[in-house]
Formats: sequence, structure tokens, C-alpha cells
Amino acid sequence: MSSTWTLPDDLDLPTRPDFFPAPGEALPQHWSKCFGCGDDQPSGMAMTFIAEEGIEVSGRLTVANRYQGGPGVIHGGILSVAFDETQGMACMLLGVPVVTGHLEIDFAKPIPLGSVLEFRARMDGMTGRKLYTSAEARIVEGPTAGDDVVATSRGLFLTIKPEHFTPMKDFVDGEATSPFGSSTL
Ligand SMILES: CCCCCCCC(=O)SCCNC(=O)CCNC(=O)[C@H](O)C(C)(C)COP(=O)(O)OP(=O)(O)OC[C@H]1O[C@@H](n2cnc3c(N)ncnc32)[C@H](O)[C@@H]1OP(=O)(O)O
Repeated sequence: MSSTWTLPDDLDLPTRPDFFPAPGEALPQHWSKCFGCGDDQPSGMAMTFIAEEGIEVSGRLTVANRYQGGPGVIHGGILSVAFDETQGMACMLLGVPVVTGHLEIDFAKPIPLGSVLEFRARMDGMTGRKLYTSAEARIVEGPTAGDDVVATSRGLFLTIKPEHFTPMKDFVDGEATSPFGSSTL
């Protein structure tokens, strides 16, 4: 795998805050209509996430037939959504909303339809509003399951004020059951 991603030297590493769920506990969805994790988004991926040790989080995705890109394998865009979600969830330990500014993926191995993927992500450091994250995916169930990393991702997230989304509120498709910013975290 290769990447042009380089971390700045002057990053602070966040520590796990008291309000963050204990290792093994579920993380709340950040927005019920989110394509990646929302339970009020019938066409979405309905990913679920749990807190891991330290500042790591993990998420799972079953590769449904509708996520097909090349013959029999996951679409790269779907894989990117899953990384985006998982790395965004890793930023939740700051307790403030974030958006993705930059995301880059290395696709290392084909991922067959029907696989169950596990994603693990963490913040590698932060400076000001900029949060540097990384993640990797493994196939944990399916014919090619194993310890091999099948894809990796690096992403820059930026903290935002809740009013960032105010100009968009008229475009929301109906009433959300967990409005943005109402996360229990
Ligand atoms: C729990 C959450 C889970 C979330 C999962 C899903 C996440 C998503 O998909 S979010 C949706 C996709 N993303 C978006 O819609 C974001 C759209 N972009 C924006 O709104 C803006 O560009 C935004 C907010 C990222 C940055 O704008 P703004 O707040 O004005 O910051 P700006 O002053 O331009 O940049 C701040 C710093 O970040 C840097 N920066 C901003 N964008 C980038 C980028 N793409 N690459 C590198 N650096 C960047 C700037 O260089 C600047 O650095 P420095 O402080 O050192 O000068």
C-alpha cells in the first residue's frame, strides 16, 4: 500500500475523556438520517460502532449485494463511506461536531460480496480544529476472512460549530429522530 499522507510534527494526542463509552459499549449514531449509520435512512448502510481500548473505535459492515462495484466485489465508494463514518466516530471523543475535509483510501485486496468487514479507527493527533485520523479494514467473516488488512484510510476532520448546518436545514428529508448535535456524547 502507498500513500502521500504525512502527519505534521506538532500534533497533540487526545486522551480518552470520562464521558466516552467504556470499551465494548456502543457509540450513538451522530445523525439518524446519515447514509452511513442512521437508523432513519432506509437506503443507508446502518453501520454500528463500538468504543475500543484507548482512543480507538470499531465499526462493522456486511457487504450487501447492492454494494457491488466490480463483479462480485464491494464498490470503492461504499468502502470510502465506511471509513469516513468510522474515522468520524473516532473524533467523537472530542464531544464536538466534525466534518470530513480530506479522505484518502488504499484499496489493498478485493472484498467479496457477503463479507463482514471490521473497521478500526483512531485519532493520530490534532492541532487547532484539525484532527488527523487513520483506519484499517479486515474481513472478519466470509470466504476470504483473515488477519490481512484489506484497505487503509487516512483522513483530516475539522471541528465545526453546530450552526455550520443551519443553512442546510430546509433540505433535510423530513423530521429526524436524532437531530444533529443531539448526540448523547
Ligand atoms: C461523528 C461524525 C461522523 C461523520 C461521518 C460523515 C462525515 C462527513 O461525511 S461530513 C460531509 C463531507 N464534508 C463536508 O461537507 C465538508 C465540506 N467542507 C467545508 O464545509 C469546509 O471546507 C470545512 C469546514 C471543512 C473547512 O472550512 P473552514 O471551516 O472555513 O476552515 P478553513 O479555514 O478553510 O481551514 C481550516 C484549516 O484546515 C485546513 N484544511 C481545510 N480543508 C482541508 C483539506 N481538504 N485538506 C487539507 N487541509 C484542509 C486549512 O488549510 C486550514 O489549515 P490552517 O488552520 O493550518 O491554516
